[in-house]
Amino acid sequence: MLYISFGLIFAPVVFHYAVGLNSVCSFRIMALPGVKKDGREVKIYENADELSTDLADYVAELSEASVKERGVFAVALSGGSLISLMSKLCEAPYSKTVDWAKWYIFWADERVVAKNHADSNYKLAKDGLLSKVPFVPSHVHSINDTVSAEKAAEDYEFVIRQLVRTRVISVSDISDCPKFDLILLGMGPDGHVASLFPNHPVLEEKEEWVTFITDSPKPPPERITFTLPVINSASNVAVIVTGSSKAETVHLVIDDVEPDKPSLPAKMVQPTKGNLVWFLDKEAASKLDGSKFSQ
Ligand SMILES: O=C1O[C@H](COP(=O)(O)O)[C@@H](O)[C@H](O)[C@H]1O
Repeated sequence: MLYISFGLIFAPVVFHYAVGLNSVCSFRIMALPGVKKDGREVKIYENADELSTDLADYVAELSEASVKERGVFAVALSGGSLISLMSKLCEAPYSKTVDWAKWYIFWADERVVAKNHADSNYKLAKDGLLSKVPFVPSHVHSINDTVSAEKAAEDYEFVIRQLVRTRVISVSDISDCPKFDLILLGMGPDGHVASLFPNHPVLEEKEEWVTFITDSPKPPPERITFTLPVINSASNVAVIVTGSSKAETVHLVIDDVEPDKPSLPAKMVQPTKGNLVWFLDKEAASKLDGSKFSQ
């Protein structure tokens, strides 16, 4: 099996670097990105399949740790390419070893369409994930799809507030925000995460946990989304990005190009106390500074 993976942990004083190669690997790492100051981890895989395998492992490990510590695992999904990249979680050994009954599922963003609509993030997850392993139906918290975007956001925040009250979702010790055990994000080529789009006023939202937009530049226009304070209060945030169409944006975000320019939403994902891991395939990572692959 062709395999290359390297993990880079960026921290003010610690620089950890590991390379895993097997005998038939055909890629070489020519240089390394420099030390960063924000404590994030960047993992780069030879292809989406390798990424998917490690992502399943990462999620399963967090689930086990959270269930052990809190008795539950509160995880927020996104839509888009993420769900197919999570498919290995529904296969052996995880299908049998993960304690699915302890999972509480939420969406970091949702399109305000019917649950059976092709654009629904819920439908995507139901078809690709929820229908394949034994989740408890009452633990799956999707939006109210029969009301306006504004009301759907309000209702969703209310549901989350109830679950924070009963500690199904933890609470941040530095803000009153919910502290999800894991928030899984994708990133669009424009740098959007969840339904937080570049230059949109909701990037400034500090009070609401869940907000809405009716002018999404990517269809459909009406969406609800977690706000940045909620994303940045999570215990763990993973941003999963594949494909060359996102390489330039990955470079702008991870290499912190033009730090003075208005931030891309993905760049604003900086958990205050939690862990941030970027999962990239080599196409998405191809424009990172100092990270070059050759055949
Ligand atoms: O519209 C959305 O797009 C992003 C990115 O999707 P991807 O297919 O490019 O990975 C996704 O994370 C978000 O949940 C979704 O609503």
